[in-house]
Amino acid sequence: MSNNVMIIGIAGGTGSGKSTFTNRLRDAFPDDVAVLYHDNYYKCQDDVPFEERKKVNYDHPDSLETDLMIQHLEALKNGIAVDCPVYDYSMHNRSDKTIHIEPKKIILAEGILLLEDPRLRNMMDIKIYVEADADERILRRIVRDVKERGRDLDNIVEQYLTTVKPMHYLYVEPTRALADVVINSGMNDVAFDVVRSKIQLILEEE
Ligand SMILES: Nc1ncnc2c1ncn2[C@@H]1O[C@H](COP(=O)(O)OP(=O)(O)O)[C@@H](O)[C@H]1O
Ligand SMILES: O=c1ccn([C@@H]2O[C@H](COP(=O)(O)O)[C@@H](O)[C@H]2O)c(=O)[nH]1
Repeated sequence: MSNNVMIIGIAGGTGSGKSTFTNRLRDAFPDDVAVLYHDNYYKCQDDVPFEERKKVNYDHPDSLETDLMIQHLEALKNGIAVDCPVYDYSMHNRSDKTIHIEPKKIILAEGILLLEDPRLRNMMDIKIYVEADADERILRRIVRDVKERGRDLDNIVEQYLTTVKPMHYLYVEPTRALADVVINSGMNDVAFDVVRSKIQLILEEE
């Protein structure tokens, strides 16, 4: 751990429960935790027409501006606040909003490809992989993407079969073996208590 800041990385397949787990931790320590979502660092595509943006492979590492996320994590580690981009899934593009994030002692970083880039992976003091069966993940994704991300069923199925599933096995699932801790579902109370206790200990070390 450097500069007394601990970065906890939370990876796992789409729909595994990463955000659920991350947000539970954030809510448990509202004053001491900052969160960076890798999804907010999908590349800005202002110059790409909407019909083309729909066809992009968003499960490939090249679709993300990981360099910017690394810069932001380094800034937070050094006590400097950042303005993080905000992604709009329904537009497949960055929105014009940003979120101001103040440095905190604990930084949670979350995303499907968080442990894939070695530079990002090596910044993590604790690497967590959230595990869930593929059938459960796709079912959750269907419900979520229809309700929250402005998507329709045909499009979700087409995207899952052409890019999401193959990229998962190529880039996401192999990072499971690189994690320090593999947890079974983002709603796992035992795993939550273990990580919450660890964070509590770190905060009490001050
Ligand atoms: N163990 C679970 N059982 C049932 N639903 C879940 C579970 N974990 C997550 N969900 C739901 O599935 C959806 C996707 O979860 P989310 O945490 O956003 O996954 P991820 O961030 O890994 O894509 C959300 O609507 C969430 O409430
Ligand atoms: O414009 C976009 C950007 C991303 N996606 C999909 O999002 C998931 C990652 O988010 P999770 O919350 O982990 O599910 C990824 O699988 C991309 O396919 C998108 O559909 N459109």
